[in-house]
Amino acid sequence: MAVFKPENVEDFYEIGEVLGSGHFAQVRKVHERATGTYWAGKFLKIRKNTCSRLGLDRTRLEEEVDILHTIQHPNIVTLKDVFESRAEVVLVLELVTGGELFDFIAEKENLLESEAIEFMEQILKGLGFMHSKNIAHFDLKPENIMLSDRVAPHPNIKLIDFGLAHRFQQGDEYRSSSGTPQYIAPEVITSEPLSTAADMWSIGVITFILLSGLSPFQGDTDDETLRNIIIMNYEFAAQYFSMTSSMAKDFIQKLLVKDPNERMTAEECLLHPWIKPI
Ligand SMILES: Cc1ccc2c(c1)c1c3c(c(C)cc1n2CCCN)C(=O)NC3=O
Repeated sequence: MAVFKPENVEDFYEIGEVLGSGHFAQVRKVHERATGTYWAGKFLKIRKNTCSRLGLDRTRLEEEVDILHTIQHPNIVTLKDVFESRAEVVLVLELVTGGELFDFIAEKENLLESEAIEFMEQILKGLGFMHSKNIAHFDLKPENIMLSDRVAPHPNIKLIDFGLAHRFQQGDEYRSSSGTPQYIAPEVITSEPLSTAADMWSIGVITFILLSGLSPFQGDTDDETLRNIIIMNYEFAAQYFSMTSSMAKDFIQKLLVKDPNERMTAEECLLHPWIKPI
């Protein structure tokens, strides 16, 4: 069992404003007393015992910490410290101040393909690094793609939130039904064994939205969305894609492939002509 720092996090960090919150987790800005540096504190409620349904499973959290310790990359948020007291664990993470990628895009009239490519290339570099270590994110969505500095001419992308991530061991078979309907791959819905290819499906969905503002499979209900994914019900509606290059559509089509083994990998994406023109 991993041991996290038993000290009280408030002895080292002043706890600030809430940045975001979920079921059993809250993210707050924290101020490091010794250096004056700001970080993001992810406060997680841990189950007191295996019978309890309240809080997160500690094993799940240990996997998130192990994964974050393993992946140090310019496009992935870094983990600085982990504290534990009573039924709470606090991850001290790199603070990413540029907001979510999609908020950045929403504020622009429209995104040039060249700008979309620049963002996609950084996302793929971070993802390719993770996948090279047999780690899948399993919750790739616009909310988990953030910018380190939105005013920079070329903002730096940071992948965040590894709460559903998994490191594959040799011969490991892993199934999960978690994730956000709009972005999950068909094999997640049909409970087949998963791989890093499930992340590549999500990249296809994110690219589709980046270029059109539309979510390819979204229905009026989650059930309808899941049905659209299973039957591959999506199209490049002329009204939204008339200005989109055929290379960009080809890139998306090579990711929204039902068979995970036939989907482009992150490395293959980085060599695709849309990303790396010949
Ligand atoms: C300035 C700001 C605002 C909201 C933030 C964050 C930073 C943030 C951060 C992280 C996570 C997991 C969630 C976060 N959230 C919650 C929303 C993320 N989509 C994180 O790991 N570093 C952050 O800065």
